[in-house]
Amino acid sequence: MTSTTTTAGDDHAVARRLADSAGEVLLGLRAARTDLEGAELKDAGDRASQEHLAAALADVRPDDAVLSEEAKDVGDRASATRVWIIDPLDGTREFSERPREDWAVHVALWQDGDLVAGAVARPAMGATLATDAPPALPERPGGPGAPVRLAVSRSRPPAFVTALAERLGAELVPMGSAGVKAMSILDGAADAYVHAGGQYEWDSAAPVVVARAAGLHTSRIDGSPLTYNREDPLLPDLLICRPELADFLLDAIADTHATA
Ligand SMILES: Nc1ncnc2c1ncn2[C@@H]1O[C@H](COP(=O)(O)O)[C@@H](OP(=O)(O)O)[C@H]1O
Ligand SMILES: [Mg+2]
Repeated sequence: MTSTTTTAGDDHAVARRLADSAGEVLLGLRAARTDLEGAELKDAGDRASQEHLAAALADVRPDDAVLSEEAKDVGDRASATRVWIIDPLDGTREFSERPREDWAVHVALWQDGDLVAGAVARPAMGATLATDAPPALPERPGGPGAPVRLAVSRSRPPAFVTALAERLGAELVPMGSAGVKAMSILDGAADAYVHAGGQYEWDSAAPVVVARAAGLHTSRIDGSPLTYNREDPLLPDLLICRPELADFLLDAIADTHATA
C-alpha cells in the first residue's frame, strides 16, 4: 500500500489517490500473474483491490464507514454520516479478458444524504476522472442533430435498450464496466449510458458523482433521483447523459416501456 497519513488531502484528493493506487495494484497483478485466467484472475483482482482499499481507508479515514461490493455489509453503515461506497474492480469480466481496457476502480464518498466526492480510475487506459478536477464536457461530434450514441453493457444489455435505440435511431456502443461507460460520455465517445435490470450502489456511486461534477444528468430511468447508502444497496437502473438530452431520453424511455 502507498504510504498515507490521516491528514493527507481532502476527500476529493483521497478518492483519486485511492482509486489510482488500487488501479496500480490491479495492473501489477494482471501483469505478474500470467498463470491466472478466467474466474481465478477475477477473484484475485477483486481480493487484491479490496484489501488495498480497505487498508488505505482504515489508514486515511479510520472513522468513516465503508460499503463495498467485496466486503460483508456489517455494522450500522446505513445510519453512519460518512460512508465510502467502493467497487474495487468494476468490469471484472473484462479485467479477466487480457488485454481489454474496459474495467475500472470506483471510490465514492456519501455524506449526510448525498454523494459528495469520488473517482473512477481506468487503469489500463491511464485515465482517472475525479471530482477534484471534473473535465469540461466536449462538443458532440456531428452537432446536436447527430444520432445519439448509447453506451450499454457488452455482456448483458437490457432488453429495452435495443427497442429504445430503434425508436431514437441511436447507435449502441457496447463496453464493459459501469464506470467506463459513464466516463465515455465525458471522453466524448458516447452521449448517454442507460442501464436497467439490476445493479448495486457500488456500480454507480463513483461514476454518478463524477458525472454530476462534470455537469451530466444522472437519474433513475423514470427520472427520479438516484439515492445512496440505503439499507438495501440494490439500485437496478440508471440514466447518465449529456444534460441537453435528458428530457428527450427520459420521454423516449417512458414511451418505449409503455409500448413494450
Ligand atoms: N443485471 C445485473 N444485475 C446485477 N449486476 C449487474 C447487472 N448488469 C450489470 N451489473 C453490474 O454492473 C457492472 C457493469 O456491468 P456491465 O459491464 O455488464 O455493464 C458489473 O459490475 P462488476 O464487474 O463489479 O461485477 C456488473 O456486475
Ligand atoms: Mg461493479
